[in-house]
Amino acid sequence: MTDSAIPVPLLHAEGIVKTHHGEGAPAHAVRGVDLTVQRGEFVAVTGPSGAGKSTLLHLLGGLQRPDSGSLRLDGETTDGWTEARWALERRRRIGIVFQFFNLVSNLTVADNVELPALLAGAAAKQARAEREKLLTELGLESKARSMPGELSGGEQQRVALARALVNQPRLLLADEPAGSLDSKGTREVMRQLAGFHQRGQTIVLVTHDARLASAADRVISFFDGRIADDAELAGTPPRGNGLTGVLELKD
Ligand SMILES: Nc1ncnc2c1ncn2[C@@H]1O[C@H](COP(=O)(O)OP(=O)(O)OP(=O)(O)O)[C@@H](O)[C@H]1O
Repeated sequence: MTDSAIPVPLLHAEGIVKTHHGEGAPAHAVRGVDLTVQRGEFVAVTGPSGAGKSTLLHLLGGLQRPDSGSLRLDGETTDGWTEARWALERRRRIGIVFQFFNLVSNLTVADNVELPALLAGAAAKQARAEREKLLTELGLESKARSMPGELSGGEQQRVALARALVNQPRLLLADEPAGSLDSKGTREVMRQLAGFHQRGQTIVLVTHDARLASAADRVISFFDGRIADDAELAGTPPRGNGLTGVLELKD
């Protein structure tokens, strides 16, 4: 195989380190991580509380900066990117969903989803079309005029997912997206993540829940700031159909 045939990874982290300096002793959250994510992968990062999973995800999305190490996105180094550059790239290339949805409470569902498209410079018509497509895919078309506070947790997280995907980012980062949901909401959101992955979306999911991690096709076990294990899920059908554990969750 020639060099030109080797695919450029979507994400490539080398030796990234992050220590938090808060009130007490420094927290060595990420202690030197090498990680490559190819286009189309669904990677779950799992591990106990405090292992450094969220910090790792924040580093991958530029919400925090590594103290050392390097991170390439689509083959391009992010070293030296300013806040403004990261904000721009998060609008264009990286969608993020968080545990607590972070929707704008005084905007309708439709406006929440359209906003990042308009901020990225899309024409109003195009933003509306993309919003309608996503809300329909996510089973939320009847909620377009609702306010976030009128929706269930699972519905709010699906709106957050639509918002994260409205600019068709190459990478979707999800930080405990089911962490505040009941089992029905968890099932809905995980089913949607698996569906987007089947349609080619690259996803990095952080979860402390091994059952949810089994929806991915690669599971990274994170422990004490380091990758303890990195495994393709044996026997998992391709493209993240491994939802058995999630779908068995009781209400
Ligand atoms: N902003 C911060 N300031 C100081 N310490 C922090 C900060 N963020 C995280 N930490 C510490 O860094 C370590 C890793 O935290 P992190 O949130 O990345 O872990 P996690 O695996 O995501 O945990 P959880 O599953 O509980 O969310 C912990 O010791 C945490 O207390």
